[in-house]
Amino acid sequence: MARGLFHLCTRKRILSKLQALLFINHSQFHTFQNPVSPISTRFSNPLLRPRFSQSSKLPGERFRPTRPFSAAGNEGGATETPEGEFKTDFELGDEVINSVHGFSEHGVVANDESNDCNLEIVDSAECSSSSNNGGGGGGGGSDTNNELGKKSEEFMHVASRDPVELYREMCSVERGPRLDSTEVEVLLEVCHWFAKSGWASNQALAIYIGLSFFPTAAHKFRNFLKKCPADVAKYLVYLGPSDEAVRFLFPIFVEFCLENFPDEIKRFRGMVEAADLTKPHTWFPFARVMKRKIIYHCGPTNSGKTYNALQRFMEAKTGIYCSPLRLLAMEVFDKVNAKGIYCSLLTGQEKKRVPFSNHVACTVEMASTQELYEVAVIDEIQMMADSNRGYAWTRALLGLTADEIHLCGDPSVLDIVRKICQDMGDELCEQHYERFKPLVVEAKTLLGNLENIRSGDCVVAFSRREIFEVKLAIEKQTKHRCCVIYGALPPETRRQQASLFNDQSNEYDVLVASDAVGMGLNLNIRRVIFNSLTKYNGDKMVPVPASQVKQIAGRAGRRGCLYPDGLATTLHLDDLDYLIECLKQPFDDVKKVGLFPSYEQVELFSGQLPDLTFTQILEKFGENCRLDGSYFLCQHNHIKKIANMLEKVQGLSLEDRFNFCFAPVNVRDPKAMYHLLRYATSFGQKLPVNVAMGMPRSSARNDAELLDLETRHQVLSMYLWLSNHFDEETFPYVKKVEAMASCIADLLGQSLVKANWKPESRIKGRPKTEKSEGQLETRSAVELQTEKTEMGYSRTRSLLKLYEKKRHENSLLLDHSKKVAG
Ligand SMILES: Nc1ncnc2c1ncn2[C@@H]1O[C@H](COP(=O)(O)OP(=O)(O)OP(=O)(O)O)[C@@H](O)[C@H]1O
Repeated sequence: MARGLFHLCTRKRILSKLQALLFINHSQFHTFQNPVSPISTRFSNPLLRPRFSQSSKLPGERFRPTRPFSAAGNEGGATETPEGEFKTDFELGDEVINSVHGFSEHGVVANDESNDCNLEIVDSAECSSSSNNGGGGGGGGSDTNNELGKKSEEFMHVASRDPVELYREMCSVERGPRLDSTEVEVLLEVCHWFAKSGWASNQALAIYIGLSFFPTAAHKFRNFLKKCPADVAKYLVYLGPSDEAVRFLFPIFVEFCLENFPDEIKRFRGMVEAADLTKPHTWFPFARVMKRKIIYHCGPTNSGKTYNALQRFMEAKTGIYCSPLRLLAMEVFDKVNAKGIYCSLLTGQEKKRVPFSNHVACTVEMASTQELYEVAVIDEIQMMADSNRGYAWTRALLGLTADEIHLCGDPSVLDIVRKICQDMGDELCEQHYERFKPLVVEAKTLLGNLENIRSGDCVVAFSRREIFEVKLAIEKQTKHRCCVIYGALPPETRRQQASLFNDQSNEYDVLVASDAVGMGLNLNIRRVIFNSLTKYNGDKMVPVPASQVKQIAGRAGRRGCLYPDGLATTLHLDDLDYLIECLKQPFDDVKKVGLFPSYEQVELFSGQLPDLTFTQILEKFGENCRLDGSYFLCQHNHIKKIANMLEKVQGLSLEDRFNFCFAPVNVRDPKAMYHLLRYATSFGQKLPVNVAMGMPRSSARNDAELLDLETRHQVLSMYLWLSNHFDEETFPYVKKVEAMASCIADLLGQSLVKANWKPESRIKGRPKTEKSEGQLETRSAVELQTEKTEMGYSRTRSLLKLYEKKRHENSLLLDHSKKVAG
């Protein structure tokens, strides 16, 4: 036996072959998006459990040779695999279960046309001795351990055989083994077990047998096994449907697949390699050959991070400022030019080239990784972790070709930036900041009474509807007039509202805003008041994340503005504890940042799947892409929705489709989607793309008209974006569209100044939708969870009650009487 083990361990040929096939490649599969749980020796089938659990205690078991695949070191035995995880071994589902049906329960090979009948039924009496052990892994209750030990030794010669030789031998066998009905039944179960094994399907990835092809391969392998030599069959019966059996069969399965499925393997290999998003730092060779210095300006809001980074930007001979918003890019563009430094503006919608400029303020998606700069600034670097747009920050960090790169943001991504800098071989300097003045929580709140609003207050609400209700209520109850800022407004209108609010000489001294206020605008806010602290996430009402609460509250009291001491509070007392909790919470420690493939990567991938539509390609890419542990694939549902809509449009190349899918459109707004479809159709027909949209004559007189203006502006903005991403000749009306967009932005501004109407639903008869920084609001869902307040408008409540309960349970005693430093 010892000789046998020694023999096994020294079979370098097998080991090296398997290593080459499996382990080297296998390491690449660890981070598949939907990893299959490792093999486990737990049995989920309660009928099998008692029968085979004994076998795992056999004295002979410890002598069973371990196949090179088995341990992979990390298998760790079943005991470490939680029951819940194990279920994923069965993810292959019915397809597998149905596919394994060739062996008959009665020992007769089922009528499977694809296979010869190679199994024979023998008289069960003839085999009674073997059937006693059969299917039980030697379990049969009356066996002694000694007998079982002997049995396992009896099979050593099979267990320790070279799988390659064994496979060859199996190929040459003409007749299947003689088995009795019980043995056939057990063998069937073994095949079934193999086909269901998550471990085997996961390991098979290493030889480029995809998860979707594995059941077919396992099915064919099952048929192949019918011709296995008698001793192999007996050994499998002895092992029963167990992980040992899977590990024994797997190397034979590898040989079988390599010989029988070369085309499938080649195709899947090509697909996997094309969807390889591991090591993204290697995508930017120009940046890699530079010795870049990364400076992380790390701190909370209003601590001077951007100010210091911009100082370096302006001092440099050439520079690029990458902004999270068009609005902020415009602010920097204005500020820098005002200081006499020529700076251009580049966003998806506008290109303002200032003659002789060596500086550019752009949105982060537009940042060039080809141009050389002395200084680059990437603002709000924590947005790398954003589930939708994170890839743009990651790309900028990895790919900008600048000697010095200044990152401004909170500490949440500091650790991961350290790791990425190490991977990139760049030097990282950290500069830590504190808020100029601490943010103070006003503990008495507004006690639900909007009459307590003061000049310089900013009321934050998380839906368009709430914003207008609050505005209406404030203007009705008090002498204050309100400006409004929310995501669906064009940047020009938001800036106009911000200056109206900042200007002390008018009566507009209160701001009502959505989370859009959290970034980019310099505002004279004395106190931030949260109207509520829950928001709709597209599915249900959820508490506003602490990081967002911090960011928004931090807008109060900025250095150099009228109110340097910032205050934050809530409208209602019952929200206060949550606010304090959020402000006290340390910043998250982000573990992964976003990635998305470039067009070239998608194109390469699509080459492997020539018959698929673009939507299917995107889906397949998502399923098969590989990422390493520091990255996630950004959400792309909105991209898929557009791809789906454009599926039938003729005349679009893959690249056209890819570009159209990134157009800024609210996918829930049918009007906007209709225009996108129209633009794409004209483009596909090589016709000049027409705006085909009339201009409203006056500002809005009610909310429906205001919504209409917002949509029109979004459609025009989409036209401008497309004109910048496609051939300008196909979008010949840019000048006209710019003029229309600017006119609508003005009309929106005028409308907001006099807006004193109740908000309406965006889509009649359907849930109300509203675009607020990427989030969409559904009226019905909100209304389900709102209640009328004494002020006559609705606010979300139910979750807050939950929080009250939670707080009570946690005995979180907070002193409401004193102000708490945030
Ligand atoms: N050294 C300074 N001298 C004069 N003003 C400064 C200085 N540092 C910062 N400020 C001003 O303080 C305000 C906040 O600074 P800054 O925008 O740089 O903060 P931040 O930490 O980047 O905050 P946020 O993340 O909210 O943008 C700005 O109006 C800025 O002009």
